[in-house]
Amino acid sequence: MRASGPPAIEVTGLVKAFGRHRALDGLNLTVPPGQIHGFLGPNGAGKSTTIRVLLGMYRRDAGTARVLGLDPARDARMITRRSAYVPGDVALWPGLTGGQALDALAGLRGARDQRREAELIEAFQLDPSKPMRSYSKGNRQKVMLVAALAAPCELLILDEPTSGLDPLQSEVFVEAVGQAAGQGRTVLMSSHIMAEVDRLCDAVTIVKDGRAVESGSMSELRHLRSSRITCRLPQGSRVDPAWEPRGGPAHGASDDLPAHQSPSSPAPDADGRFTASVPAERVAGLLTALIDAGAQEITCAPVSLDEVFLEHYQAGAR
Ligand SMILES: Nc1ncnc2c1ncn2[C@@H]1O[C@H](COP(=O)(O)OP(=O)(O)OP(=O)(O)O)[C@@H](O)[C@H]1O
Repeated sequence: MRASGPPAIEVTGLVKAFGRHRALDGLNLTVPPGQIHGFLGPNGAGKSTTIRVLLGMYRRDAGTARVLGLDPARDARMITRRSAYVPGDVALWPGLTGGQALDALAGLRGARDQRREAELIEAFQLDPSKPMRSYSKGNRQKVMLVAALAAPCELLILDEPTSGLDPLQSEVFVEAVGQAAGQGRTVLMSSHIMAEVDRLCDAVTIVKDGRAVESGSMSELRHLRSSRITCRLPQGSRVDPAWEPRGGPAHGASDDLPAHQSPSSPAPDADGRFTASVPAERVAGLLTALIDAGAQEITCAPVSLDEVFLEHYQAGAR
């Protein structure tokens, strides 16, 4: 179920500088209500800084920011009550047990769903009787996740929430976030774990150098995925350039050739190995041309989502 209405988060032209360094340099981000939105980008791109501005922990230098219709610079306390935040590195009251930390977090919020908390404690196999100081990073993260996922609130802001979880617990996390979204909660989640993003998110924004370089739904992103074709071509064979209907050449081995040798289609290397990444609609044409050229050992597989993201990570801000 996806709710409609004004965006849960709307950020335009956000700027935040630390000294002379602009950690955020005109960032835009829109998260509609009820959406699970992946917030991605390389280390130091500005994801945590954005999240801290959204929660009123940092003051912005320029731009606009609205969270649940509120301005974090003025209404941080209200935003904190209506949302739940899980930081990447949890450092909570070392002297309290996990259970006492959950009591304290619920006390700060002023609202609690103890039945859901108990379900999540069991699902995450968390022992709430142990002191926080004795917990591993993953267990500290679980305390925050239990508190956030059980919280009766509209918005979850999760900053690399599974960086300390093992694969089994990551599964519990994926299921619990799916349930939270199913109840109409909005989720903004930064992550470096692409498989998790692929399974959970409805849309993503990719950040680089403090700016959004890509934003769109996962289905758009999947649609843009190309296929990688590899094969071995006999010596002296030539792939008929007519396979390529219009537009520029496919991205492939020829890109490494000097400009004067670069044909309109990718060329095999000295050993006859040929590799090209082509959009879905060009796959059939290229395969036909390769077979006609006597290609052997042909493989064709979709480019993984990791590679799609990597391409964006490496691309400059547009
Ligand atoms: N309190 C601070 N003081 C000075 N510089 C900071 C501070 N917080 C963040 N930065 C800088 O701002 C930039 C963005 O950092 P940020 O933590 O937002 O990146 P990130 O995208 O969350 O990275 P990661 O994926 O590694 O968590 C980095 O260059 C970082 O060094």
